[in-house]
Amino acid sequence: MESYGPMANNTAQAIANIQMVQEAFQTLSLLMLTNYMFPKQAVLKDGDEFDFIIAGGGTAGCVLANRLVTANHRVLMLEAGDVQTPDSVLPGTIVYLPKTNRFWNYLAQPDGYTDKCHKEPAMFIPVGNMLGGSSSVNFMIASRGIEHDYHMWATAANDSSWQYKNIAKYFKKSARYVGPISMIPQTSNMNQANRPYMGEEGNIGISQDYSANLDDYIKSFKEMGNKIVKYLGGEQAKGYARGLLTIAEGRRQSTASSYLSPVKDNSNLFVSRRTVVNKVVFDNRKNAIGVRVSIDGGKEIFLKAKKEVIVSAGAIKSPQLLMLSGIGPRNHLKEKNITVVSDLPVGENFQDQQAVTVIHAARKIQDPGPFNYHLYRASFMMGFRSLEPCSKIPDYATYNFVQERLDAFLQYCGFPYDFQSDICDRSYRQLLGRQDAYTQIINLYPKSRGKVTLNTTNPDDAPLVETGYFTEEEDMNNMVEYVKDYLPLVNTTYFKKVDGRMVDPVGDKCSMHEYGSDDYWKCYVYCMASSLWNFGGTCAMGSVVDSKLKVYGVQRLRVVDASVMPTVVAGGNYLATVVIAEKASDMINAEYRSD
Ligand SMILES: Cc1cc2nc3c(=O)[nH]c(=O)nc-3n(C[C@H](O)[C@H](O)[C@H](O)COP(=O)(O)OP(=O)(O)OC[C@H]3O[C@@H](n4cnc5c(N)ncnc54)[C@H](O)[C@@H]3O)c2cc1C
Repeated sequence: MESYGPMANNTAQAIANIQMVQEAFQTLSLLMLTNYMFPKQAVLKDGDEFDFIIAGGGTAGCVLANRLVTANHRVLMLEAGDVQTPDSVLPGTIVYLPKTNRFWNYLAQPDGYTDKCHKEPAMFIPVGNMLGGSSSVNFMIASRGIEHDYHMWATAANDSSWQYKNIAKYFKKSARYVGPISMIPQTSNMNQANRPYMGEEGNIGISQDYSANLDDYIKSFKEMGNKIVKYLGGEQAKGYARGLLTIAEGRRQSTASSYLSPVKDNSNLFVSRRTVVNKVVFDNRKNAIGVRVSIDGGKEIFLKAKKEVIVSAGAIKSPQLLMLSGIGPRNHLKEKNITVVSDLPVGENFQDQQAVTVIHAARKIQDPGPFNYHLYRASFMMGFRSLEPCSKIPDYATYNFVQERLDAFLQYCGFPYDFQSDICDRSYRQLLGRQDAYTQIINLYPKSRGKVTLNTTNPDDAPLVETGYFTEEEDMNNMVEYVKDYLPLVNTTYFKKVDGRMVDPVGDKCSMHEYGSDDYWKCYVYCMASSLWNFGGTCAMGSVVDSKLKVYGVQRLRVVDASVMPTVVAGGNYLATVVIAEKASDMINAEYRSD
């Protein structure tokens, strides 16, 4: 069985099929099937007062809401989007979510190279727009970063409480291992004794991919000199492991379902959806005393926070909200006629990790079986590797997916990754009749930085995002070395057994360079690089907030989300953002006793 849904054998058809399914899901969402999982809509009026106001009901916001409400504070959480939709709950539907109202669908500023092989002139910047935020739409790869990442945070924040050894307890508290991902044909090597280090009771269920078709594939990486490990992350900084996914019982584990749902009936929790926070309001002593919000795109009201305002609008929208409130670089705010409350480098230090796609065509290992929306769409494993074998810190990661269904390949290639149709169609033709081993090679520690600035002073207008990708030449040179380091994979026993061959997606886009030369790979990297959507750094600890996440130069205002990461972490920001919110909740609950 080669396809699910209507057949597609080119990118245009695959995208048309996606749009058809999106329309069906859009209609389904009118039935409000998931509303029962979440708190009922709060009725707000001008001047209402709460202990804490959380601006943004995303990944971090839902964790904070749970922990502060459980400590008996009166909490209001304001979210621009609506409830988590049914299509976002099912792991198999991720490909249908982008470019719908489930996302803030931003385009970065043109960078001079994205238009070479992508449809848009600039990088697609998607961010979740519903309860759970990006945790409701992300790719569900469960990674916690490595010790080194938290050492860098502790150094930037000048506070050892951010060292990995001091925050590992929050990973345990937030995640629970549920075993092998259910409903897939599993390997004989499946071994429960290999369970990764996680708690038993944490809110977010995490499963591991034991697909049989990874059994031999993973051995290729051993042949390449890597250690095969049970899991990656924390003190386990290098090697290859079967993928961990934030999926349990066939459902996505967003913070909306795992943190917000359990407290939905608490009488001290108030949640207002379809509510945009326009501005944080300060008194004349620079205390944050509340927020101005627009409810349902209409009336603006003022809501008071007795204790604190917490901004959790994510790495793109938190800096926008702070700047609209007078917190940001003085010159930029003056340009926009905004009164400066605190002159801080808000929006600078924007980070993401670039991922370069490499595709191999291999003989099929197993029949994929019927498509199931409760499943992830590919078998998945990942690795952290350094060019210098003795180095304790990896240079690059690979996400390795195996897809037997070429329909799925066309959909991913042409839709979320946004590659031009000729790239996807050319690859598809080389993959026909075979399985697709799709790899993303990820520069874990890029030096390039971008920035988020205001376009206008209207909170509804998108901010400007300059990704800065490859502005540091070293990042391009390193990426070329990482790709070259990965290529000998085709010489491994497994790849020979399955007649694995590298697909040429770029064709004559790079044919002016000698195949295999550094210039050729540089051209390839520019063509096949995408965003990993792992945004962070725009309200970083040590420059915008202190180590308790309090904004410098004002009182009673914190930022709690991925924007406070001084540097983004290896493998994905989701669980690290949850840990930031868990630690922030502990700090807040220790500071304020509930009445
Ligand atoms: C498509 C995609 C795939 C990803 N895949 C992975 C992955 O597989 N593994 C991984 O570890 N990480 C992944 N990430 C990254 C990770 O999910 C995010 O970094 C993390 O969830 C961000 O959490 P946050 O709390 O900072 O922001 P978000 O979760 O984005 O929350 C911000 C919330 O604030 C709301 N908001 C914004 N502005 C306002 C306003 N003015 N008023 C009211 N509400 C507002 C938004 O609607 C949103 O709900 C992915 C991200 C994306 C976008």
